[in-house]
This record gives sequence, C-alpha cells and structure tokens, in this order.
Amino acid sequence: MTLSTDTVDVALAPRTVMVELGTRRYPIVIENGVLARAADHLAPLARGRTMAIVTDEHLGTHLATLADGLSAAGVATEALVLPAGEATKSWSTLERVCDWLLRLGVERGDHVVALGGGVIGDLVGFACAILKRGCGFVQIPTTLLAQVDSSVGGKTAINTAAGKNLIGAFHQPALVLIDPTVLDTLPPRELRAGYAEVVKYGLIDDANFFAWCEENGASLLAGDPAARLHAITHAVSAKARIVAADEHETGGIRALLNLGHTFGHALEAEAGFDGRLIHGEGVAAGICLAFRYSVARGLCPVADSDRVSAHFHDIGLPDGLAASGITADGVQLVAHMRHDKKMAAGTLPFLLVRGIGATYLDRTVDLVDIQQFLDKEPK
Ligand SMILES: NC(=O)c1ccc[n+]([C@@H]2O[C@H](COP(=O)([O-])OP(=O)(O)OC[C@H]3O[C@@H](n4cnc5c(N)ncnc54)[C@H](O)[C@@H]3O)[C@@H](O)[C@H]2O)c1
Ligand SMILES: O=C(O)C(=O)C[C@@H](O)[C@H](O)[C@H](O)COP(=O)(O)O
Ligand SMILES: [Zn+2]
Repeated sequence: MTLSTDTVDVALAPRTVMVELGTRRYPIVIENGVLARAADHLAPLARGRTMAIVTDEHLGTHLATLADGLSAAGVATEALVLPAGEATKSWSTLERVCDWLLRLGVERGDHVVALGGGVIGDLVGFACAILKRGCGFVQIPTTLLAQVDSSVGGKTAINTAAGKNLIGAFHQPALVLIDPTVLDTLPPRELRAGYAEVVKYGLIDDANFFAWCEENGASLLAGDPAARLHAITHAVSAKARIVAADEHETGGIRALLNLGHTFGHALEAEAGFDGRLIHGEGVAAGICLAFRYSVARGLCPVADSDRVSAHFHDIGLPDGLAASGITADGVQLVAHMRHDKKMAAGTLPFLLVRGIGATYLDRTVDLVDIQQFLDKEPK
C-alpha cells in the first residue's frame, strides 16, 4: 500500500459544529472558500425553487460569488440589497423585506438566505420568523462578529426608538455557512468590533481562551488564517453549547452571552444607532465597565479588570466610557437600561464577574448604584 504524500493542514481544515436542538438541530459549516461552493449545501434546501437572498450594499462581490455558484448548480436566485448599517434593523426595513418576500411568493418550506453581518442576519431572521408565521432561513455571515456570534442561536430582532433589539423572536436558522475568507474585505474597524465578541467567550467561562486571545488577537486581526479559523471554531462551539443548554434564555446560562451588553446597549441607544459606536465597540466598553463595577463591589481582583481593559486598549477597542466617545451621565444611561429585556419585576439581573472566566448573573444590583458608579467613571 502506498501512502499519499499530500498533507492536510489541520489548522485550515474544514469543520462542522452542530447546534443540538433536537428536531431543529443544525450544522455550522466553517470552511475557507465555502461561499463559492454554497450550492452543495443550499441546492437541497432550494428544492428546485428560486432562492431569495437578502444582503447589504457593501457585499456586491460576495453576492456575485454566491449567486454565480448557485446558478452554475441550476439554482435561480433573486436578491434584495439593503442599505448597510445599524439603522437598517428598523420597522420600515422589516416591512420592506417582508413585502419583497411576499411578492416573490416565498413559502413556509422555502429557505431565505441572509448574506451579511449581524444587521442583515437579525433583520432577515426576524422577517422569516413572522413571514407566514415562520419560514426557513440560512445564515451566511460575512463579518467576524456574525461568524463568531450573531449567526448562531436564533436571536433575531430589530431596534426601535425605545432601544436595542426590543422587537424580535427566537427563530433558528436551518444552516450556517461560514467562509472566513470573506473577512479579507471587511474594514479594520468592523473586524476589531467583532473581536470584542470573540474575547467575550474567554471572559465568560474560559480563562485559557482569554490567554489565547492575548497571545493571538493581533495576528487574528492581521488576517492570520489559522488564528481566524481557531477563534471562529472555538467561539461557535461555545455558543452552540450554551444555546443547546438554554435556547430561550430562561435558565440563566444563555444570559452569560450578554456580558457587557447592558452597558453596551445603553451606549448604543444613547448614540441613536448612528454609527458613532458600533455594537462590538459598545460591547468592549461595556465589558470593561462590568469588570470595573465588579471591582468596585469587591467581587473581582483589580488585576483581572486591568488585564481586560489593557487587552481591549492594545487592540484599539474602547475600554470604557471615555473611550466610547459617548457623552452621557449615569441617569441617561440607566434610563436606557430600564428597557433591557432581562428586567424582571422592576430589577435588572446584571452580568458581573468574579474574575477572568468567571461571569455570573447577579440579581442584587441596584440601578441607583450603577448610576452612581457611571457618574464616577472618567468621561
Ligand atoms: N443575534 C445575535 O445573537 C447577535 C449577536 C451579536 C450581535 N448581534 C447584532 O449584530 C449587529 C452587528 O453586526 P455586525 O457587527 O456584523 O454589523 P453589520 O451587519 O452592520 O456589518 C458591519 C459593516 O460591515 C459591512 N460588511 C459586512 N461584511 C462585509 C465584508 N465581508 N466585506 C466588506 N464589508 C462587509 C456591512 O455592510 C456593514 O457596513 C448588531 O445589530 C447586534 O445587535 C446579534
Ligand atoms: O445570543 C445571545 O444570547 C447573545 O446575547 C449574543 C449577544 O452578543 C447579542 O448582541 C444579542 O443580540 C444580545 O441580545 P439581547 O437580547 O440582549 O438584545
Ligand atoms: Zn453582542
């Protein structure tokens, strides 16, 4: 017997992670170049019908790659191209997407493709949750943030004047196709913002992964393919595990994914979703605030908090209120927090930390205390 001399670079090999949700279980396929080969996965879902693709205006090249591959495999497509940016997660764009899908005659058994970042994924996922009381959809995430977080787990939503993600539904995709090479065209600011959600997984319950981030974060952001694949696989594996354990955020486990988000969402809402502070930047600032508040409460060693802030700062992400660029006082930010979906009988369960890799849900936080803490933070 002769052995092949071909070597497979294990660090770059394709891999699949399953989200174990019983009859609604689905695969996350992570593979360099899979966008061009998406028909292998999508043709069976198309069932000989036209596939609807919703994307945004910055994704023309990737839309062409996807549509050309599908066309070569005999799958016809129609595309809706939306404006880019957080403001697209709105009532008016939701109406536009639903009307377009209805005009196309999309059926419950069809699968709509969301090709884009978290904005497209959240919006299209929500449209598919309510279209004819629910049709299928596939996530093809094109930002680092969407590849490590938003494309997995079925949280779908739009924003309203009252705040972030306040109208939405849990609606799981049938498939997630992740092609890390599409990140080559992502602007550096967006790549960095997505990296905040990567670091989050280490801070929640995995101190070794945070150490990996400290060691490898810079090369990941510089485009190192092995680091990129490792971070994506690690993050979606963690998210798949958490979602399978607590799909609807009722068991206190999925809420851990909200680390930094109560502060971050308040900052985003204060900015009016105008692009001054994008989601991942708000999350970075919010995580640093959650660590500092935990230090102020005597829960977390100051050295851990300083280490987290230093890492975000070194990467070029905001490490608190001053660096977020949003000028707001404690009263204004706490007013936004009162809309948080975790509010229960007038109190807000908060994600606090006992250290790096030791996040927990604290039900004893007084929002007046948060307000006073924020007022003392450097502006
Ligand atoms: N559902 C969830 O579990 C979840 C998790 C995290 C975040 N989110 C949501 O995700 C949203 C943020 O997502 P995001 O950071 O991906 O932002 P985004 O969708 O706005 O994309 C960021 C920008 O990058 C552009 N872009 C996307 N892919 C590109 C590519 N490959 N090349 C060039 N440009 C590209 C987009 O056009 C946009 O301008 C927020 O609304 C947040 O609330 C949801
Ligand atoms: O999937 C989850 O659960 C998360 O909380 C992931 C977060 O990164 C994400 O920003 C999510 O959209 C926040 O949800 P929300 O319910 O707090 O608005
Ligand atoms: Zn987030």
